[in-house]
Amino acid sequence: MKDIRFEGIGKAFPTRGGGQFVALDDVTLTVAEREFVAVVGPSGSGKTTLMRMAAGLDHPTSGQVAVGGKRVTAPGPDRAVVFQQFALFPWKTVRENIAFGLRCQGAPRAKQDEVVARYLRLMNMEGTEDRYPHQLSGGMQQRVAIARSYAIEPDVLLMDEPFGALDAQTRTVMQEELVRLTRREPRTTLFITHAVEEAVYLSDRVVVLARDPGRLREIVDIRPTRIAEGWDEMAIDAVMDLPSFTHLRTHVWRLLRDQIRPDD
Ligand SMILES: Nc1ncnc2c1ncn2[C@@H]1O[C@H](COP(=O)(O)OP(=O)(O)OP(=O)(O)O)[C@@H](O)[C@H]1O
Repeated sequence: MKDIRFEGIGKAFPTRGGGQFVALDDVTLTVAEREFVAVVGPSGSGKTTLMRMAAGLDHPTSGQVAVGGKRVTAPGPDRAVVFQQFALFPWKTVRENIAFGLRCQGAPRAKQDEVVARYLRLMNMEGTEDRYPHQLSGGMQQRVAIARSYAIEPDVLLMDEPFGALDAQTRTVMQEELVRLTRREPRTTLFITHAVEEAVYLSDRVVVLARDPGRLREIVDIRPTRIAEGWDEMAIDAVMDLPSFTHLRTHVWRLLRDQIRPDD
């Protein structure tokens, strides 16, 4: 397992007029091995840019990103990415989609079957293995995408608004599923979201970004409270009713609220 280190990250994009737009400024952050960190921030604060740099899809203008002590220069099999849009192969079944990365790695058929069966069970999707993506709901498709990224046992999971396209009810179910999966099989995870409740419910720590330029505003530690109060053994609605949860959510929300402009 590996950690993710952002060290003094700056990112400037060229503007049409020949100038520069500073999207991120001096962001230093470590996601420890097996830690689940959510990043929240107003629109344009650089959340996706940060994730793309960890994925190796974009590069910092200053500073560096390292995964497991190795500088990130390109995408790699040690990092799995889950995007908002369900990026499944439409011509492959659920089973083939989940097993895809394993097959590319040359895993024997028996191992592929075992892993597919395990994730179908963990994601409550048994019986769907022979269906095609168009025969599944959005929530089910995203479960397959998550199962597929876990199946290759990456050191690092990078998720950019993975539940953003789901309806509220499905989203809640998915949050519970992800909590179950992530506590059973913890991975170093960077999770980007707009949703404060989702961030507080899922994470060990919540990173709040400010914008203009994108900077680290505050890091809120959730884990001690979650462990002390046994959130992982409770249903999501029960957790969200707890005074401790409400307190943390309000704290994060206030950090965001004073940055939101009327045109957002
Ligand atoms: N390729 C690019 N060229 C120019 N500007 C860019 C580019 N990519 C991102 N930006 C700008 O950088 C800033 C940060 O973008 P980013 O998508 O990382 O923000 P975000 O916090 O993920 O936003 P949102 O919550 O709206 O998805 C934005 O102002 C965006 O317009």
